[in-house]
Amino acid sequence: MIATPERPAFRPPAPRPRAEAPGLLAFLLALRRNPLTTWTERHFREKVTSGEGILGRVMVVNDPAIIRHVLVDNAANYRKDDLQLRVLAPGLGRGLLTADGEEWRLQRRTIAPLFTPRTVQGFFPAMRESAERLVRRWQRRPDGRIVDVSLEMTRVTLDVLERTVFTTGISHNPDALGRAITRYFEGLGRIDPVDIFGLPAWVPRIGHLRARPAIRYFEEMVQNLIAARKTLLGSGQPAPRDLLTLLLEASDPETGKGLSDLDVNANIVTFIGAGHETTANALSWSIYLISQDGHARARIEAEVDDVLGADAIEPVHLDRLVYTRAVLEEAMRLYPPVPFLSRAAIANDKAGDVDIAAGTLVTIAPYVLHRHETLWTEPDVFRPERFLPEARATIDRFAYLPFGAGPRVCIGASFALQEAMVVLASIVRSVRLDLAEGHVVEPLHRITLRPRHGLRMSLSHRASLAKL
Ligand code: HEM
Repeated sequence: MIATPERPAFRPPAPRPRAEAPGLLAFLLALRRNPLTTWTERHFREKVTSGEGILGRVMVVNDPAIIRHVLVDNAANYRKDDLQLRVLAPGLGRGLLTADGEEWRLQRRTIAPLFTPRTVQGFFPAMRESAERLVRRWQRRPDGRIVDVSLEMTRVTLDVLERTVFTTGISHNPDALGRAITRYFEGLGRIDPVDIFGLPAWVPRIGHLRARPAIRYFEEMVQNLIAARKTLLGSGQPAPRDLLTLLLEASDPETGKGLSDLDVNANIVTFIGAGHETTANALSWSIYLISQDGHARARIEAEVDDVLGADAIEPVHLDRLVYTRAVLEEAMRLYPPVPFLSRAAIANDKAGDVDIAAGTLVTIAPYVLHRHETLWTEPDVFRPERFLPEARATIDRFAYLPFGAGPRVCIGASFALQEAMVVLASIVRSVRLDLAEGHVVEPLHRITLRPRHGLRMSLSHRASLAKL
């Protein structure tokens, strides 16, 4: 589709790719400040770039066929690399996201039944309740009130987790918990030069020191919740059928063995870590993007009004909310919540005519892939229509990877999409959000991709706008 005067192309903010690769010091500084600023024009133009650096041999792959080879066809030859583990494991332990080899296979087999379409649909009422609670809270605010949408989305996704992972309540003070979780992952999620040089785990990382009180608060909370639930399950009294109970009762379909206490703990933390900020960011970026494009906003509002009317949202509505889904998918294209994936090659390999030597760090960056000149038309323009069913069918499966692909594809993808749809549709039906004057939006890569300064937006009630 060509941009028309009524529909000017909206190019949302993104750092301009560098003309040349930076030197070592500049690279390290940029990596610490915002890894998005390390990408060069070549990355967005060439399908494979490789080089030797402090991380050893690194290959950046933007060729869908090679990505498929690495993530699916020969996935057994690629393991999670050490840098990724050094950054993630201190926060997440050996949960599903960071475990590898046989340990991972066993966990994945045991945990997969927790995310079947039926179980996920069972969480629909909890997601709706969280969305409605947010909207009710906003309805009590006057028109023109400024809210930080980024913070509000983190809150709503935590609320969903509270209702689906623990049910009985994470904490009496959800804001304190929210802050502890944010500090926990923020402190641990910054790429520290110490990690890049591969120093051992006992060398203190600045971020980790800063996050220490939050780490302790959060770890104790999870341990207490698990202990309380085990006592309840042991007593024979009815226990909620939430993810915590399902994890404690889960058993490997092949061996019948359950998860150890350590595994349950690591996976609770993993679900919270992997599940809240990712979904919150997908929602924040969607809300921001429609606020900047009048056409998209009118279209999503019309769709939500038409499909939902005055009814409470139900699972049957989701298939009909095609534009709403397209907005979410386009937001995750431009601002993939997980902007960077990586693997280490175990043995020498060949993908097409590209040789991949053992030990190579193969990086697949959804942020770059999703804006690659050879794969997308006008890659930097916000255009949800790309994801309407007919056009979407033409997108290569391995050119669009918000949830990864292959055996290690996001286990929570359908959970996240269902949640994001319910929350976005509920918001759009009731309020309109506009960027607060003077607020600067800048994408920041900190494990997830989020707005650096939050997202201050002004709230209007659609009911009062209709009267104008
Ligand atoms: C919009 C929201 C989300 C996005 C964009 C997202 C993205 C991803 C991606 C890209 C991966 C693959 C990482 C890799 O290959 O190295 C992944 C893995 C994972 N995600 Fe998600 N995720 C989201 C929501 C969730 C939710 C809600 C949960 C859980 C409740 C979750 C749990 C996990 C877990 C446990 C893994 C590791 C799977 C494995 O290695 O077997 N994610 N996610």
